[in-house]
Amino acid sequence: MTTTLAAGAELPIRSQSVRTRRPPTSSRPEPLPRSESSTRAEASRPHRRSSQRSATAQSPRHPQQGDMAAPAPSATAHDTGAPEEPPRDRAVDAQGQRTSKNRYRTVIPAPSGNYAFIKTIGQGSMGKVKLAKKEGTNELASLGISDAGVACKIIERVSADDGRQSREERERADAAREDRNAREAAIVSLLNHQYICGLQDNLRTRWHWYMLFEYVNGGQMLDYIISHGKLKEKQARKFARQIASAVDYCHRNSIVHRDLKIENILISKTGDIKIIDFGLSNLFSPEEDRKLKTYCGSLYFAAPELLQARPYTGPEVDVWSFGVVLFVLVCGKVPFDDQYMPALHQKIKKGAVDYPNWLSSECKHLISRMLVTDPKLRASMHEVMNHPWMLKGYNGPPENYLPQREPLKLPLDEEIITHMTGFKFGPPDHIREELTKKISSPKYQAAARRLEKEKEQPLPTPKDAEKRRGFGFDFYKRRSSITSKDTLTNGSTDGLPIGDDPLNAFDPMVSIYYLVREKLERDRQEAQAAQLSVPPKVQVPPSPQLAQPPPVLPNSPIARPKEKHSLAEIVPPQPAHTEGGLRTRQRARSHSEDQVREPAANGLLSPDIVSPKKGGNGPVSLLRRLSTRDRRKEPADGKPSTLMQKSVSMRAKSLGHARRESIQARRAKREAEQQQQQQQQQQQQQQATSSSNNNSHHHHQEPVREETDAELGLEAEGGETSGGSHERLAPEDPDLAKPVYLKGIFSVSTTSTKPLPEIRADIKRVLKMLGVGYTEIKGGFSCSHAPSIAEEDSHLLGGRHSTGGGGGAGGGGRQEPGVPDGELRFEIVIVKVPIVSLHGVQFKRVGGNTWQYKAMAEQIVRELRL
Ligand SMILES: Nc1ncnc2c1ncn2[C@@H]1O[C@H](COP(=O)(O)OP(=O)(O)OP(=O)(O)O)[C@@H](O)[C@H]1O
Repeated sequence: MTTTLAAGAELPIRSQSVRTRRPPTSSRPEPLPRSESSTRAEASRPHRRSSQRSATAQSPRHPQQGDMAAPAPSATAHDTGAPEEPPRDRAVDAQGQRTSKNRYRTVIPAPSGNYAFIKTIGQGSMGKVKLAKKEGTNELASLGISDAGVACKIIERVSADDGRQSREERERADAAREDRNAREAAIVSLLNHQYICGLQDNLRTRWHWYMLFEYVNGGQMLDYIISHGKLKEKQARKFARQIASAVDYCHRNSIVHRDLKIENILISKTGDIKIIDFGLSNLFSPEEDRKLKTYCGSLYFAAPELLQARPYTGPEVDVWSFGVVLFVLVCGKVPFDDQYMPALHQKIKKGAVDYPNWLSSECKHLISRMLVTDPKLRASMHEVMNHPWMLKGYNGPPENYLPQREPLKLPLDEEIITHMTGFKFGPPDHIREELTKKISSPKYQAAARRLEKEKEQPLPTPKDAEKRRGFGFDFYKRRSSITSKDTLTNGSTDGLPIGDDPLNAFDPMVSIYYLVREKLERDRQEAQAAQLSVPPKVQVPPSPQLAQPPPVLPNSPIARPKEKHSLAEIVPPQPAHTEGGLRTRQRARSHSEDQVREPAANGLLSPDIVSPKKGGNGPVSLLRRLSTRDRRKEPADGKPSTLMQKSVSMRAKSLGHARRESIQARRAKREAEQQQQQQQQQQQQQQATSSSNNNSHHHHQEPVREETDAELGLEAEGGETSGGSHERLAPEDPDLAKPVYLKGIFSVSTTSTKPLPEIRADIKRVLKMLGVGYTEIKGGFSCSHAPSIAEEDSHLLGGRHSTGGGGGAGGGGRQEPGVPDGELRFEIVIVKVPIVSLHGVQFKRVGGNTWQYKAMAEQIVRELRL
């Protein structure tokens, strides 16, 4: 069996957050510079996330100087107002202080219905993420979705008194965390983008935030890289274009993510990316005196200016992190690495990157433009999106899906203004006054007039534009001749300086006004659609980039336009499903429209300068990975489904397993259909039962009591040793012999023609050999591993970076709530590849250090020698 993992010498990558987790000791390297308001006490606090996430660690009434005001508890939160009584486990003392671990609910009464927890699917530094399903509805089943639901992020609002902080410190940290949570909820509830994980509901109780996100069920990008090692550039391009699309959308809405890293990129069932974790995001302003000053994010992905504690506008730090992500995608390792943190700091500040020689010069050039240490000289998102590497095989730059907008006019809409209160912009009167000033300002008016004029001018044809710009335009030469001012000011907008474009990132308050207006419009459409019981109408204006408007699933409550090269087009037909929750979105202003714009003042390459091959091959299906062992035989223009069948069958043949594919294909299809039917039936039955059981017990208006999982006998808080409440099986259970049938994206690290029992036995042997504890679950193994002290001391696991904190799933050496120090939790799932008799092994991290997990998964794969 062949494995596509990168060479062991290059791995593992370790991740590390800028924020501290453990008190610094003399043997530990210096902590990162903090913002002026971050106190030393905070830097040495043991509660990593509460302090790390709170580089703004101040009372919510005193937002950090220079940072955008954090919002008050989000207006979008469904605040139960209850319960004031402490949870049943008496985790709170008489003064209302937490004395032990908080317990959380198992059923969430969200405005759209009750959600019941199914299992733990993730463990961030903020808390657990659980898969939850809506009770009393079979709407998912009716769409043929057997495993969809929501991902519920559970965040504690009150930290426990572990004796390491004074009460004042704890209260301050809690207040700062509250601000961040409220801001995260407010921001993600407004964003509406197909590559950003959307928030569906949001509930705040006395003790917890419960954020119900759309469930992204294709795994983590990290797992994908573990499975495949470095990606082919074509595949990386597809992901990079999607990341660019999402990041550009955020920037144009005055939002900077600030925690872009490989762990925060998930893959949906259709093989598209979804960016998660806006917990560190903030609004940014183009104004010099309103620069951001909070230094946050994961160290490996952090821009040098953050390490130097220099104020920044916002988009430029995302561009750097994106550059690191792109490097990881194409190289399978981080560009800057060192076990000794000060040395790592130096490497980042120096920005010297060793590019492997297999990388194309275009890719190298793009990354080198993103990893420029001087933020003023660093590529803007506009440059990134229009870089030849990004365009290769596509008709234009990535679509950013920004809705069509017009410059704002007075009078302002009062309803919108009242919905903007969650951002601490002040009371509605103040917002109205401020917005009126901004819109009436000569700057805004001039920008609006300029836009109006542009619209009136006849649009140049691509040929005209080409002529005007000179046919022999040298992108690379041009890039290096950009002045610092151009690059800085050109930020993320279409060649217009940030703050000069009335539609994009002109001002945070203006951006939020647009976003709220668009959200209200979506809500109205949904309400109308619900009333009429018809799917909400989606406007899809023609876009040169989309050969055809994407199909709108008749039953799907969501319909977002897709990039032309979506994996969805080439994976085997999947049941209709909803990735994005119950939203609709209006068609965005297309980047493709930019193709016919005037050349930007700075001469940035416009889409029409590059004339990519029409109908060029987009990134191929992940399934094609199976055929990479013999790519030469791939048909150049192979249609996806046949390609998949061919490539898989080639492998089967080469392994001496040539079969009669057609018979097998029919049999596999029949099996899949039967299994799907069974699953649907089962789910409908379950839902019907739970509905009748629960409808009488849980009602939206019922006061929220924080019952515990333990109370309900589901799982011990913090004591899970596996990936949640997976069905555990007796050794003789016949289900052990049943692999999980392949669904959607195929992130198979290894495939094998070995029979399933043999693979299972092999896995058990390797787990035992490596001292990994496991429980057999349906379709695989739920594993846990606590490294020995020697392992931790060896720094192999990033322990030496711990003063740098965590900040992100998998910050080296960081501790996550509910996971004993250093403990890893992950699942190994054996999947069955349809069409031919191959099995694949997939890994999924549930909790613990990301890079430790990566190293472990790679070791297991190596030892398995499938
Ligand atoms: N919508 C989702 N669908 C599926 N899994 C998810 C989803 N959101 C989060 N997860 C899982 O939970 C993990 C933690 O989520 P998230 O990053 O939002 O939490 P966090 O506490 O902010 O983490 P971090 O420490 O990385 O900042 C993710 O790495 C992912 O595995």
